[in-house]
Amino acid sequence: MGFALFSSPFVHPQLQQIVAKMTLLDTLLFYVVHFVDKLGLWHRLPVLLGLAYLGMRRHLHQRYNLLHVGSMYGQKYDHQQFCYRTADGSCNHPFDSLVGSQGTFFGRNMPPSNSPYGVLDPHPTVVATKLLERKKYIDNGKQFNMIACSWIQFMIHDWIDHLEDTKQVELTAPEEVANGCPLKSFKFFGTKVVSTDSPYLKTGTLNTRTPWWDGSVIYGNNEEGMRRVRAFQDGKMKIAGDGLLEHDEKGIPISGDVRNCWAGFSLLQALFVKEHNAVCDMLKERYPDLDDEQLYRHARLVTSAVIAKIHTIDWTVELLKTETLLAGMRINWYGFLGKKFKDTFGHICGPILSGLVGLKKPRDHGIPYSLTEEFVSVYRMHCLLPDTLVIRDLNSTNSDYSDPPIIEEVPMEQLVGKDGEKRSAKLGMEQMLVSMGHQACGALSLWNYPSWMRKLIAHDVDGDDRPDPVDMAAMEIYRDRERGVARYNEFRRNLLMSPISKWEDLTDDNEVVSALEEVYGNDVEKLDLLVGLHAEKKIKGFAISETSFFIFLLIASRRLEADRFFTTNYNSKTYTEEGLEWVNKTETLKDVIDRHFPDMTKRWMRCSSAFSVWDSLPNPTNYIPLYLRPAT
Ligand code: HEM
Repeated sequence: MGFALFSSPFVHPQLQQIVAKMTLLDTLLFYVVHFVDKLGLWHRLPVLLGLAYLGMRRHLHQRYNLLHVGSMYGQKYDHQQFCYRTADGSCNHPFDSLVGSQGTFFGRNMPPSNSPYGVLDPHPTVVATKLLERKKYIDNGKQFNMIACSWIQFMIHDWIDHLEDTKQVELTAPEEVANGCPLKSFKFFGTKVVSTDSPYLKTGTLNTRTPWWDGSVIYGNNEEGMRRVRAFQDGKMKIAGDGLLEHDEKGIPISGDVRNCWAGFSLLQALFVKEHNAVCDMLKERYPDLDDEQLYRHARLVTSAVIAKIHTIDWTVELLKTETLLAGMRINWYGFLGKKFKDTFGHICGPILSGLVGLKKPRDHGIPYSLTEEFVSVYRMHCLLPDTLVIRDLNSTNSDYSDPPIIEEVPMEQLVGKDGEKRSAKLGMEQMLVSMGHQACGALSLWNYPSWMRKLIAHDVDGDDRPDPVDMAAMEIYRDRERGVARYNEFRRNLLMSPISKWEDLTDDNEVVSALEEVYGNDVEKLDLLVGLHAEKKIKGFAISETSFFIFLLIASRRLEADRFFTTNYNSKTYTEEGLEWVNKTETLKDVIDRHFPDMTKRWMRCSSAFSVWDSLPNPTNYIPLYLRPAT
């Protein structure tokens, strides 16, 4: 039912169409949110008001930005029998065994684009050359380091990857940019489009990874993958003598996901295999009767929860460094009443007061869980990758913990795939971690897309090199268009945000405005999503755009609240008493590093989080209670 009463020139016509479908309460909430947006105010509000705004926005997105793709065909199953994370992600949804399993459809946050522009308009290589390719490396300052960059790839490889078609697409650079393109022409597999059997969205694309937060990046996405990585003794997983991953006869790492790996990414895989094995040791000591299978299952649950928790209250807090988001992310895990209250009384007060983790039942807001096409698009963050990795000398006698001497800079191309594995084996885990900790990663802005990725040898699913290189920057533009992801302005309207009407609404930078005009003329509707996200003025403290953030706001909560193992089964019966305690006492990545390298952070890290540049100052003590603070 619509409330035409509220339609007004104050709201863009496409937004009015969405509002027309809202209930009265949601219409009112929308107008509050929209009014605050018009004033550009929410991130400047004191913490409590900022949280109220985000709560209203998240509610609206849960109602109007979740679209199911495909039908549900799974079976009912016995929850008691499947009290563990299965190899392929099946048997997690309360009554459909297949939801969230490997090979299911990507969902959507909005309908496929109704844009009139073709997939080559403007040509992806023109966009890549004139707007994306790095001119001079721009870094993220002290906020985010190379561990943070590797971490998000580690998460992406837990959650999403599109199934490819067998048919190839060829992109040939038009003459106007051909000389500036490392590849004048290149081929790649199109995205596989599959019929959905649903009258609403007739086709969709498939996720080859399990979308749950189940650690599949180390455990694999199916039975075969899981068997490859397990040692089948005391629940443990395979790990080499030097603490890094084992490799097969071709030199490809043995891990849950090995596609497009690089040294920093496989380092995190190895660190969390160590974590898994340490959980197994602890469980075996406390519960000597558990067999290999039981130890493995409990340790997987615990390690996946540790990863999810670090992402929620450590990585994201550094990515969105404001007091409001610090409070918001902690509320997602512990609830408004905080850790002490939850530790003492348990989860007794519902999602807001006691957090999403430990809810009595999973919540999917009527739409079965999946990750979405739009979520993939906002995570296109290859600009985080630098040109070289700066290696530090940990043995130098005059080394100062705040700035260990640099011994070499290794080009990133040499750290990808098998070559990268050899390189990191020579350096070792400790030197890699400390070096990555001390290096800022790239900023998500225009003209910062790594040039070396414009002639990248990508990998097959099994980690083997493909024969021919691809231009990743151009391919990413093509991918969003090919998958029907809305362009920037349509995307914003669908997310209940105000669209831009001129380039100056997007950026204050005149050079950017001229470049946008050169590529898109005056047509702001044509602007590609990836370009818009990178050009957008950032909120103070945010390493990503506000537009991306609103997708995160919805999906970050959904990954926790829709999962049986973070809700109904987040209990000592499923995790064991000691397993839950392990998750509870681990708050940050620093805690995990300290467990496996007791002296490392003491000696080399000054800052508060392992995701900020390690020589930066720790967060200052703030005596004002968190909820009473101003926004930043
Ligand atoms: C050296 C490191 C990396 C390499 C070599 C690499 C390479 C690739 C390649 C070849 C693809 C497939 C492109 C396609 O066929 O469409 C891809 C997809 C993607 N990458 Fe990376 N990547 C790296 C790091 C990262 C990082 C740091 C992020 C940060 C979030 C990231 C996010 C993504 C996303 C979101 C996709 C799309 C997945 C999909 O289409 O389902 N990658 N990457």
